[in-house]
Amino acid sequence: MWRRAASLSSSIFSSSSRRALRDRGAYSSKAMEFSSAEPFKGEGCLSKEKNLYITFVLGGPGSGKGTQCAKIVENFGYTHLSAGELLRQEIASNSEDGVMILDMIKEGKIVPSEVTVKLIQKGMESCDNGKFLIDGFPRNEENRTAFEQIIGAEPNIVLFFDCPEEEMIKRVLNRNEGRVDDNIDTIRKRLKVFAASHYPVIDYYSKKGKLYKIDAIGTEDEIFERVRPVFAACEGAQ
Ligand SMILES: Nc1ncnc2c1ncn2[C@@H]1O[C@H](COP(=O)(O)OP(=O)(O)OP(=O)(O)O)[C@@H](O)[C@H]1O
Ligand SMILES: Nc1ccn([C@H]2C[C@H](O)[C@@H](COP(=O)(O)O)O2)c(=O)n1
Ligand SMILES: [Mg+2]
Repeated sequence: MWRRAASLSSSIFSSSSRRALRDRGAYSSKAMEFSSAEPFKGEGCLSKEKNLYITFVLGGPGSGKGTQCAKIVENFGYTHLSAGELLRQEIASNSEDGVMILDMIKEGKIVPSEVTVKLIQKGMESCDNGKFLIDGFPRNEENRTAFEQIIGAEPNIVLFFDCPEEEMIKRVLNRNEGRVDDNIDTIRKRLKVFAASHYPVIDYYSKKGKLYKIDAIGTEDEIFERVRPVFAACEGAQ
């Protein structure tokens, strides 16, 4: 189990980095205050006393989370843990929870938080790199509080890819990866669940000054140029 950060009061961003980001409009005015993001020491990967930097990556289905995470990994060396992908691997491994998870995913519902957080925990513990992108999580307040309770940590920063529904539907229907939930009926259910549950999470991190809202319309490269300064500022400050 990880210890909580002893202190979350000092910013990992220098004031010049903050100014640069603000000037480039990488985040909304509501989310403009920078947060504290001091790394904390873990236990597990923890016994190695490593610093952890946790980024939650939020956005609706098809908003481009996975696509942008791949670019962040490539450019900044983070470890990508997609909650949805961990759940799909659990289905594929025929585990005890596999059938329940498959039923919930087909219905566009959120899997009980304890199941998802335990998978994320396993992913974090099996990794030498302490810089994590946790994609598609937390989907709701229950997810958020379960992570805090089980992992004993908070994210340093939170990215939110803001994308209109019609664009998300178009992208998901064109994705063609054979996912059981990439059909119009399930997409509509996922969008409903997203609309009903994401706002409290976004609002929570916005109030804590941890939220970076990214306009998710444009080419993949254009969007990455909005994401890049957030991570470049982190790197500069480490
Ligand atoms: N900026 C973009 N413009 C057009 N298509 C995009 C863009 N970004 C990603 N895509 C495509 O849209 C589809 C959905 O993207 P991606 O899988 O990254 O979304 P996601 O947010 O991870 O979705 P989910 O929550 O369903 O996993 C993919 O086929 C991807 O190639
Ligand atoms: N925190 C999460 C993340 C994902 N799921 C389930 C429900 C989603 O529709 C599905 C696919 O996730 P995606 O790959 O789109 O991020 O996985 C969940 O229950 N809880
Ligand atoms: Mg994805």
